[in-house]
Amino acid sequence: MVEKRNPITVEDAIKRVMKYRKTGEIEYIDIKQANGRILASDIIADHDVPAFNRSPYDGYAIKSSDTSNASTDNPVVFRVVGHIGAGSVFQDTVKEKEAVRIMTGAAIPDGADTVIMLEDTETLDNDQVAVKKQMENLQNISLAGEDVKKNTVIVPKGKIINPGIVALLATFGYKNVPVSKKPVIGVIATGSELLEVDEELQDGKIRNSNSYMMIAQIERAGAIAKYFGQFSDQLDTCIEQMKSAMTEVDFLITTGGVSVGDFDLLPDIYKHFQANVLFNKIRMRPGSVTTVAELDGQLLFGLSGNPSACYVGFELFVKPVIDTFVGRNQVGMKKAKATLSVPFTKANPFDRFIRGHYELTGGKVEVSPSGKDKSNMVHSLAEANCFIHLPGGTNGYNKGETVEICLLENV
Ligand SMILES: Nc1nc2c(c(=O)[nH]1)N[C@H]1C(S)=C(S)[C@@H](COP(=O)(O)OP(=O)(O)OC[C@H]3O[C@@H](n4cnc5c(N)ncnc54)[C@H](O)[C@@H]3O)O[C@H]1N2
Ligand code: MOO
Ligand SMILES: [Mg+2]
Repeated sequence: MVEKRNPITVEDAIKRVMKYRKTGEIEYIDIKQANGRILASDIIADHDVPAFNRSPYDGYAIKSSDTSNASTDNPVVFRVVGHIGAGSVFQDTVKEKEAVRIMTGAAIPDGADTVIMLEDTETLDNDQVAVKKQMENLQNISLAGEDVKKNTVIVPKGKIINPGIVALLATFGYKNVPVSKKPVIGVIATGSELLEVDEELQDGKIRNSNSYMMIAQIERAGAIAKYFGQFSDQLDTCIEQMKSAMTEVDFLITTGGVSVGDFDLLPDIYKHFQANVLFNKIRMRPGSVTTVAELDGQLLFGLSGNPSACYVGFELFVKPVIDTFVGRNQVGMKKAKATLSVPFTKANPFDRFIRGHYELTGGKVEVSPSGKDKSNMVHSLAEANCFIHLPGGTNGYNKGETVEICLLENV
């Protein structure tokens, strides 16, 4: 007799999985490899930026008080006592009616409190310069700390490192950047019908697309995929292969073989391992037969063989575990609201996660299905950038209704 399964809600399923979440360790990587990784420690400013008062212009550093009567009709003449470019420091102190020719980025010499732009001066003979404009104290000075104040947290841990954060890391001398280690996630495809990607089609067989899809999902989520290949539907062989795979990874995903078919071996494999099956039926479509088990604290994800169900199962249940492992601030898919551009009038007792495509049109977020919605179909995945989440237990949804979408590409 076919076993009766007890469906649980999606929220409950996620909670059960998250009970076995793990947190990864910190590793230090070269700054050139840091883009896209998750920052593992707060970055605290150990100095002001800029670290010294500096000139934002090419001009002359002078005392503003010397210009109090300056005008076009009454130019004030200064003696040029120095000449510095960015990186050089004027070793003396600027005195009354003295000017230091200074370039953008150079430190303001002691005694000076303003920089007059070259365009507002006239160079005279004998190292003299005429100023025809009044200047104020601190005018045209980039003050120390005006960008970043010493001791502030400039980037909190958990942020995804982007090029702007890389600039900050470099500013503060992080040649090696503390990031969270990526988990290693094993991928195994099951099913005797599967051909490898480079094999010719044969009667009754299909190419294994789920493994490559999941490797891409794993990488998009910021983890490392380890592919163990395709396993046949031979129980003994599968058990041995899974046992060995588990020792090499943080989490293991299998695809296929979780339903009630004669060759669906995962339930028997979990039984053989005496694994703790957290659930084997969820009140959702697609992926209702998604199964997750735990063995000695290690999560074994039994995703469905149907491509779209496998895809959805990964984003709902594996991604939050990766997010937690790498210490990302956003755990699980980011949610947003969107206007449905097509109706879904069929009532469904289960939550639906429809592959969708959202677009920003005229300041509004509009979402429509990205293709046909059956769980055994693969085409609609290509254009999907979100799931349209339709909670179950309603009479359907009308065009124009506001719905929740779960974003796929915003990791
Ligand atoms: N009597 C019942 N039959 C089914 C039920 C059920 O509750 N009672 N559930 C259906 C649902 S829902 C789903 S989803 C599937 C789940 O199937 P399995 O996880 O057991 O997966 P398989 O039987 O191995 O394969 C299903 C389907 O997917 C194709 N497949 C498998 N692996 C891959 C791969 N790596 N790449 C591409 N496609 C793959 C496979 O050829 C099958 O067509 O069960 C329903 N049945
Ligand atoms: O779980 Mo299945 O994907 O609903 O068809
Ligand atoms: Mg099956």
